[in-house]
Amino acid sequence: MWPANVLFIGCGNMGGAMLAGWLRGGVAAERFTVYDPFLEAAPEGVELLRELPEGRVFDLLILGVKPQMLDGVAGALTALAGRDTVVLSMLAGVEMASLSLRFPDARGLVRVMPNLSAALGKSPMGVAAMGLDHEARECVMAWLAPLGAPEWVDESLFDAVTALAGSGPAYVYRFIDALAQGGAALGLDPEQSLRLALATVDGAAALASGSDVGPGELARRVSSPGGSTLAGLSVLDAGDALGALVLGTLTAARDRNVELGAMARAAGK
Ligand SMILES: NC(=O)C1=CN([C@@H]2O[C@H](COP(=O)(O)OP(=O)(O)OC[C@H]3O[C@@H](n4cnc5c(N)ncnc54)[C@H](OP(=O)(O)O)[C@@H]3O)[C@@H](O)[C@H]2O)C=CC1
Ligand SMILES: O=C(O)[C@@H]1CCC=N1
Repeated sequence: MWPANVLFIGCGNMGGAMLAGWLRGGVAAERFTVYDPFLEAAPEGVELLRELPEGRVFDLLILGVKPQMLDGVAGALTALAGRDTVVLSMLAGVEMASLSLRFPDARGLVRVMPNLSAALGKSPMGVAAMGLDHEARECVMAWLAPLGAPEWVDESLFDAVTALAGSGPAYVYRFIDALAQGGAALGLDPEQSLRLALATVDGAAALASGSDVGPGELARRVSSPGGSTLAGLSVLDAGDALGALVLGTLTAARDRNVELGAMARAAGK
């Protein structure tokens, strides 16, 4: 079954979440090797290396370092990114053209944009690939499936997908905090307020995910005519301030991804 063996280059927050997701999904720990000079420990059964392995061939090489670190590791990976090895990158902004300059001999390239929910098998994932035939692309999708919901995305939209789905959890966490702090300001015990906020977001997201109507209709169903939810929504919706704030947030994140991509492009020349 492809990939028989997988080498992570860097396994911090995001790489660690993906590794946890595969282990949780039943992939054997023995299939994974992590190269990370700084990581304290790897999950049980996963091989942790402080030096890059020599004379070994991996089916899949996963780049899990920061985009700015790409050229700190790429040179040393030439021998590992050979014709039997697919290179998969989670690096925000960095285009496959930039990866292909660094890894010209690789069997193929995959770009994936997940988020931390991969650890629970609940990550959305944008996926793009280069140099892989139909069968190999199907294998990539099957390999990513235990982490959540992979879907093909045109690479030109990757920076937007990253802003929404990669960074998105951070924005949701801010909203949870705001709900909890709002509840506390109205007199609730802060811990109880956070509990209520978390359960509210958890239940609302689950309901919306499984619903055959959109979030707008669900919000309408919460809002009894002449009731309190409408009173709250009249504040939240005023002047589309929330919509503008979220659009500004996603735009800033998208633009930073564009900058990171340009930096990698320039450094590769
Ligand atoms: N965090 C997220 O939610 C998401 C992140 N991403 C992408 O994932 C990538 C990693 O981000 P994130 O997990 O947040 O970052 P982290 O800093 O948590 O992870 C990077 C890991 O690589 C290690 N590392 C540093 N230098 C090297 C090296 N030379 N060789 C091998 N390993 C090294 C780091 O060690 P140390 O910490 O000691 O420096 C760390 O463990 C980024 O490219 C980011 O764009 C994509 C989607 C979501
Ligand atoms: O903050 C970042 O740059 C990465 C990309 C998406 C989420 N985290």
